[in-house]
Amino acid sequence: MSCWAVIPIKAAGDGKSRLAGVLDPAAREALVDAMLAHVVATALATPSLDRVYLVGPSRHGLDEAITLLPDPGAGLNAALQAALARLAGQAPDRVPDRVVVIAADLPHLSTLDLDLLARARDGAIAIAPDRHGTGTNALSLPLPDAAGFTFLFGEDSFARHCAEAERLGHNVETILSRGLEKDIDEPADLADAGSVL
Ligand SMILES: Nc1nc2c(ncn2[C@@H]2O[C@H](COP(=O)(O)OP(=O)(O)OP(=O)(O)O)[C@@H](O)[C@H]2O)c(=O)[nH]1
Ligand SMILES: O=C(O)[C@H](O)COP(=O)(O)O
Repeated sequence: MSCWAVIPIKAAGDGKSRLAGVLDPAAREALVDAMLAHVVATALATPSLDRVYLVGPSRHGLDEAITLLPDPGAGLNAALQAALARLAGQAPDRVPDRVVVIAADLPHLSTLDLDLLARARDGAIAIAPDRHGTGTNALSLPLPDAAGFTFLFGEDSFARHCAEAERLGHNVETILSRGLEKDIDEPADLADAGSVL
């Protein structure tokens, strides 16, 4: 069983724009980098994840050992679609059994959370909602069967990702955990960011 992680990250300076009213650009970038470093380190420390990829325009100073997959520059869904096509489109013996997509803004993420995603039930698409139950903070896609999954980040993405999984004929496994729910989007969420700062 092989499982690869894919972590999308915006260009330096572009992330967390919804926090612009409460954090200056340097503080926002420091927060983005600290959360990314935490998510990458957690993925690297998860035994059930064999490889860790970043998807974005730059590696934010992270080690070159982490492969950067290109971002076409047309938003999160297009960036993830390109990454999935690339990983699922390799020679059949090189395609992993699962790809796990993880948001880079999860300061409480643990290796146990990532293990739940990597070890999702056979054939199921696992989806981790945000604290409101409306957004999506992580997805686990079985390959090659879910290679045609369409990413639908944006409003109501949790419900839309569940519908997309069902459209493809997969069971949905909902993963609920503090580490996967607590992304940092709005000023009110900052109370949950202290652990990485
Ligand atoms: N590569 C890539 N990553 C993205 C893109 N848009 C969002 N992301 C990443 O996707 C994850 C979830 O995004 P959001 O929670 O919306 O974070 P954000 O875009 O930094 O926040 P806002 O600017 O406030 O919307 C974060 O890890 C972002 O860096 C994109 O166009 N390309
Ligand atoms: O689809 C979503 O969940 C959001 O558009 C992107 O994630 P966010 O909740 O981290 O902004």
